[in-house]
Amino acid sequence: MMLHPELLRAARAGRRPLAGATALLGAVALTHLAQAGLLALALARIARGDTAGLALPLAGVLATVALRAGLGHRQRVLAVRAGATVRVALRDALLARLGTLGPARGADDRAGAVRATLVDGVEGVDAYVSRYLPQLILTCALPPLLLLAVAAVEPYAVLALAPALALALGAPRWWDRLLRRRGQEHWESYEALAADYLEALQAMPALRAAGATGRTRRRLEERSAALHRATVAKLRVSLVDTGLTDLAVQGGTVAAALVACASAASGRTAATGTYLVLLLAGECFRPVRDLSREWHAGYLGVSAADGIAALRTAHPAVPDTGTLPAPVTAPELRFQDVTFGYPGAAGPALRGVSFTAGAGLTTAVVGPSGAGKSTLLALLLRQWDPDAGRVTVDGTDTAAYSLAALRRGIAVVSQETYLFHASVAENLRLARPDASDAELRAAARAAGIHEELAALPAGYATVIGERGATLSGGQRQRLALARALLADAPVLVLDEATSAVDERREARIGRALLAAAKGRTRLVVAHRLASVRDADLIVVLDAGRVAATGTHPELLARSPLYARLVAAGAGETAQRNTGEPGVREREPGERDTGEREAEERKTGERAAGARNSGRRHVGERTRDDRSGDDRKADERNNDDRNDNERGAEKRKTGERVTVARNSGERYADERNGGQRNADDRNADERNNDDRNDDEREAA
Ligand SMILES: Nc1ncnc2c1ncn2[C@@H]1O[C@H](COP(=O)(O)OP(=O)(O)OP(=O)(O)O)[C@@H](O)[C@H]1O
Repeated sequence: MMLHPELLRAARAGRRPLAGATALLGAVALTHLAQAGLLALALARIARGDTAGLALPLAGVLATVALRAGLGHRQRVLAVRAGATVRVALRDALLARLGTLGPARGADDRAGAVRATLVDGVEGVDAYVSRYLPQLILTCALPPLLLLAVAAVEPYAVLALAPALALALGAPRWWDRLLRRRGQEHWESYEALAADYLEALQAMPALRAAGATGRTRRRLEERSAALHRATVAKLRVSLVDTGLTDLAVQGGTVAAALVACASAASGRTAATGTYLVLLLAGECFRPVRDLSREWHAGYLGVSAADGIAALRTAHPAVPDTGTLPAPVTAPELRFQDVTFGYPGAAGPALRGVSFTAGAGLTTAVVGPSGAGKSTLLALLLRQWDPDAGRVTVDGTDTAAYSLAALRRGIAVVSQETYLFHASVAENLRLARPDASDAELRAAARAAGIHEELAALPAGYATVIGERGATLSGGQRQRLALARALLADAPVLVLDEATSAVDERREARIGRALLAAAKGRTRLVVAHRLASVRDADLIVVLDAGRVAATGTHPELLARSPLYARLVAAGAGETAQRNTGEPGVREREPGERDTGEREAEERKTGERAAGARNSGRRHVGERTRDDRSGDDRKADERNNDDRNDNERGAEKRKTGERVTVARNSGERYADERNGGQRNADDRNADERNNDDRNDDEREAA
């Protein structure tokens, strides 16, 4: 008899059907009693040789059997309804809570374990509520009443039945704590296995590439073995429990039968009384036996209850006490002396950051890896609250808006996009369910992906696989961009949103985005500085502090860090264009874009950041002294190249561009002295496509 407050709380959602199911279970038990009474009557008449009087009790027995079948069916229907109601309400509550938790909780929990709680754990609660609870109520209520009935016929029989009942119901309580602990261990083991399996499935391409599938298989086998051991340990306690209950039930029934026989032999009870005692003794233990059976169904719910309670009561990283609705027009975003450190981190990720992103303007945040760019965005979205300082939207603290409203007003595209195993159109309509087909196409065009989507086998109705598996990294990002544009939020946040898109396409998308997101406040975090040089304001972050703010020309003139970042970006571009793996040595006298621009401005600083005394540039650095940042950039470049190559191959196999090469291409040819590599030619073909698209759109 295990009662867990979390499970009783969950049961409240289905209390009506649950009350009905419990009442009907009682009615079913009454039919058993009626049947026992009628059988006792029939047996007594047989003993008396009164066969003529048998018809009525036997007809009554048949009627109660039929009635029981009907009541039993109705009881199961109601119990299933109660279970389903509880299940749906609980999953809803847990999902809603997960939605408010943010990354604070996500860092501790593994997706597979949360999935196990949400799916299997909640199924266990269903079984506990719909089967175990009604049976538990009946078991507590019926046997005492039956003991009274037996006492009225043969008081001595109660002396045999009562201790056996007490043993059957009370003895397992000695094991409750152990049972609960074993159940908990089993559940944790199950969660760990579920989490490992999900992770292994999601990471299968990486595991295959690293040749680590064998090692992972062995680790999963060890997990499975651990789960098996936990299951056996749980079963051992559970079987001792069931064995003791069975012993008490059998012993009590036999003892009651002996008392009934002795009482019949001594003439203390008539034949009907003796039969009645025998049959009622069996009925006394029926609920106990049934409870023992249902216990196994509900045990999973008890095991998962602690995990469910922890998830349901988990505190979000920020309180949702604001009431203001989402801003309707493009707001001004302001960071005022913001300082923030992640819990448990050695130092703050942001220190006294102040800047204003003007209403309806584009503000870019740039800086080396780990400078705090994503943290800024997390604070704007109130995934965390600053330790000091304020983040305001239109002059009002973000905490004054309800969390849902604030986040509804800010459309975000991050480097890690999430697409669902659904059609392109369904993925897009996630942002705005009522968007028309024309609106979907317009958003896709602005994100530079309409043509590719239209060319899919079923166009916008094509299912794109889990996480958009059938699309390239760049296509996934552009689809996510289209989705954010469709959301129509007054603030658009792009966190390296085009990092997997090739640069030529990125420039075109940048232009289209600017047009599509006109009138919204745009906050852009970008690694490639080429994509933010037109921003109205650029904020340079370094080690959590604002190192400089200004426009591109201003920063080139006075921020060595910015000039260095621009130079590094130009180095990457040069490397990509040569198609060389790794870092390219620069030709003597060759200057990168950052240097050229800085020199052209003749500020007198001679682009100190880009060209330091040792003239060591990104392009000159060796593989060993390149920072993680550079390596990350290289990886991204490789991705881009793959993206380019895939795109190029597609074109080669069928989509051969037949449009005559225009003067722009000839210029490109001349520029490269006719030494263009395959990548360049493909890129030119793409440009051609883009130009044709632009021309078509303009027309
Ligand atoms: N959840 C977290 N818990 C603890 N520290 C974190 C967490 N997320 C980020 N940090 C730390 O905060 C600092 C800023 O990280 P952030 O992700 O904001 O940098 P970033 O500028 O966006 O970097 P990148 O360009 O590489 O994405 C880093 O030192 C990082 O290690």
